[in-house]
Amino acid sequence: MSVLIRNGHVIYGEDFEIVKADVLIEGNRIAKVAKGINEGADTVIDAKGRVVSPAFVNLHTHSPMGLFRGLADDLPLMDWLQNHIWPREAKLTREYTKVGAYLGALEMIKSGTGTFLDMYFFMDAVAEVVEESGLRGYLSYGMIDLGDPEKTEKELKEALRTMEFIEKLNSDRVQFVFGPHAPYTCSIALLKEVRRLASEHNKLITIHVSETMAEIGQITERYGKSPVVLLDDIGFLGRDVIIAHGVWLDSRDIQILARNGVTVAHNPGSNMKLASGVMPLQKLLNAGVNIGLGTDGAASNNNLDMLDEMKLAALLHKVHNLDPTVADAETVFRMATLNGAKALGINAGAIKEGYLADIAIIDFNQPHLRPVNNVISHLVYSANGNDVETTIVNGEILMLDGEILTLDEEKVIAEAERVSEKLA
Ligand SMILES: CSC[C@H]1O[C@@H](n2cnc3c(O)ncnc32)[C@H](O)[C@@H]1O
Ligand SMILES: [Zn+2]
Repeated sequence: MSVLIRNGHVIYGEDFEIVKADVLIEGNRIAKVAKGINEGADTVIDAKGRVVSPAFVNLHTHSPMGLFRGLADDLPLMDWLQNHIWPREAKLTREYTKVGAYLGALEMIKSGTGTFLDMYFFMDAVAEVVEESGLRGYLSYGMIDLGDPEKTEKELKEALRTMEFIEKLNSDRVQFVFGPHAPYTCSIALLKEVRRLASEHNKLITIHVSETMAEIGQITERYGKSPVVLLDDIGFLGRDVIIAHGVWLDSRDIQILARNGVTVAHNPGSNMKLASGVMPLQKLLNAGVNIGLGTDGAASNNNLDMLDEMKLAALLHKVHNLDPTVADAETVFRMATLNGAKALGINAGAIKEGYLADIAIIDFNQPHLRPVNNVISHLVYSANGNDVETTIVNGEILMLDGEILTLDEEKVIAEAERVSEKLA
């Protein structure tokens, strides 16, 4: 399969240079970026007046949670989780979760996301959805043992079962990740075993860390140290660890994250909506920590739109620092693309020869994106997911000119409505 994207404004390479050029995709890779490519292709896309961008990497989400969108707003994290979300999640079945995952996949394709790092339940069902949708999914079964040794064993067993299921799919787009939920819901025994298993099986780990002040209080009371120091002390941290949030970090925590090569998945929308706090972006960047961008679940955001998320990130850190130079458009765009891909160890997040062909084509023929004075600025400050016209992942076209090719859009939405009535 080959695809030729002609005449677009291409965001080229790791420096995001804007060039008017054609992009040739062969198989799952970008083969050539140049003016006036003459080679024929199976599909030719006219991108005149469009921007050819790397597809976005959503580095932290819970893709099926769109089912709960709008059902528990305006609450702090612990109240939101314990009294509203967990009781609803207790009613989830594999079937319902799969319906939620379809809804999440549809939303991501429509808004130009190509890759996502997920944590949830029934991840074998989510894996089937990823396979079918054409997305690139890094999937973790979220483990919670609350210090109960019987649960520790059960959770590890389910994680390993999920890993085997995903390995059997033998897909280069679907990968298993270990996902202990958080230091306040997981025992030390579970965390240590996850660390051992991840090293043994060469898998990534993702975990919520230092999200709220309440968490810092709980962990300090239980262990006499911060969540990051705790994880460091048990040898949990490493280049293969992606922590979600990292809002409440002191300078010692930041040095530990930098020393261990840990990536932080920043979720500004969720952090603002749950009033969790503001991640110390500038301090983390100064320390050399890799920062990606995530939406968190659609019940705390309340969507999976990475274009929205970039704007939230940029504005949040400017106002928090009372400094408009903080979180400039290019820094935030990098977080939403290359940095996420780097954390996952994939050659994606840039339009360049040899990179994976994960591309979003954005329609700039609209008043809010004209004149085309500054492409990256427009994407961060002016665009949103509805402006994405075409999404390509691994060289496969998932949405073309607004039409979803891999999923039945009407059916996905109708099923989500049906299941949401059952869960109410
Ligand atoms: C065990 S599967 C994942 C688990 O995480 C819950 N969740 C969703 N958003 C957050 C968040 O911001 N912090 C902590 N936990 C979160 C989700 O509802 C599932 O129970
Ligand atoms: Zn989360």
